[in-house]
Amino acid sequence: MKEIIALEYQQGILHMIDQRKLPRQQETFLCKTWQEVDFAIQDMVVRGAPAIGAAAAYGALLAAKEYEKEPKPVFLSKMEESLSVLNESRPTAVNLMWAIKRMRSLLKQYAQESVSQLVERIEAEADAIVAADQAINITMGDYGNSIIPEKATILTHCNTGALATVGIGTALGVVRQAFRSGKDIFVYADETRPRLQGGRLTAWELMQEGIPASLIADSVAATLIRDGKIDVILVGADRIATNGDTANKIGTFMLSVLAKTYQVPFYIVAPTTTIDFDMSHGDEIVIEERSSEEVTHIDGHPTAPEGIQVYNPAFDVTPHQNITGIITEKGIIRAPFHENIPPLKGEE
Ligand SMILES: CSC[C@@H](O)[C@@H](O)C(=O)COP(=O)(O)O
Repeated sequence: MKEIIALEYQQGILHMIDQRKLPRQQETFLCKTWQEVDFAIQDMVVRGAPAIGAAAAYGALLAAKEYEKEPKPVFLSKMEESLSVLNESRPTAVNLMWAIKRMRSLLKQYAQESVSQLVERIEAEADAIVAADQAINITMGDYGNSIIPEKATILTHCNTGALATVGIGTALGVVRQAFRSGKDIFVYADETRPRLQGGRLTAWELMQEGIPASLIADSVAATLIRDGKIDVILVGADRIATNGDTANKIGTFMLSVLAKTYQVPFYIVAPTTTIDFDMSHGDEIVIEERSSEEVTHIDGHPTAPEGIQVYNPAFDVTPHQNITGIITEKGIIRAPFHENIPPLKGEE
């Protein structure tokens, strides 16, 4: 089976699967400048926390290449300018800020080197971020597979697969590893209004891999959970506070409440790069609000009366009390999260 590759850097161009067009069209979006990467992140050509981080890293590389011929002080100030803009392209997924921080520290650490050496280091760093994410996805997938029963029915939300990362995925990576290890699993994928990442992207990935699955409207999940049809719920994360509170796609919190009420195991699957070690509580997480058109229109067609007010938060925060465990590349972290998460710092 051909693996899905969300983004790939080749000779000065960042190639991305255009996720706005899937599943109807499989098109590649080309970024030749860091401004195009900034646009691609904002417009969700590329999305999913780890994929956004990797895209931003290559955005930094495209900036470095653009300003390579400038004298070093100009190069450094242009770099800082572009890193600051990229850093703001989406506010919630911490992998973005993490990747930018890595680039900033590299420029600081090797400040005495020539511009061309710095450009080489930035390229190596971006490639390293991708290689690490691929390896981390496999490790997380294997840890996660250890809690998946034979013949499990799994519920998932949004898209956390190859499209959301640069590897096999986080929550969907666990699904993949369970399926690839021969388990007879079944997946229910929430369609995930308003952007339909579940309906458009997760359903597509599941079909590409041949994993038995049903797509459901988000509001079906409650009935399935109450009726004992779900063995485990697996979701991703955009930012995890050190007490375990987790920001993820809007609707995740609602699932966690149902999981707690009906005692269904509820796991977050995320690399340690999604943990914000500077944030002790989920209340501090900035939740992105996106345009009203995402709610009033589907594929450009209006589905609501013109002029209606809209509230469209892209994420919500699941309190740590509702989380059974956080599956990371360092193992499965369980409560008390405020004690078990901070020691992971520095190992990521
Ligand atoms: C591995 S993906 C984890 C999260 O980034 C994912 O669950 C999610 O919420 C994606 O949101 P999106 O708005 O599509 O970028």
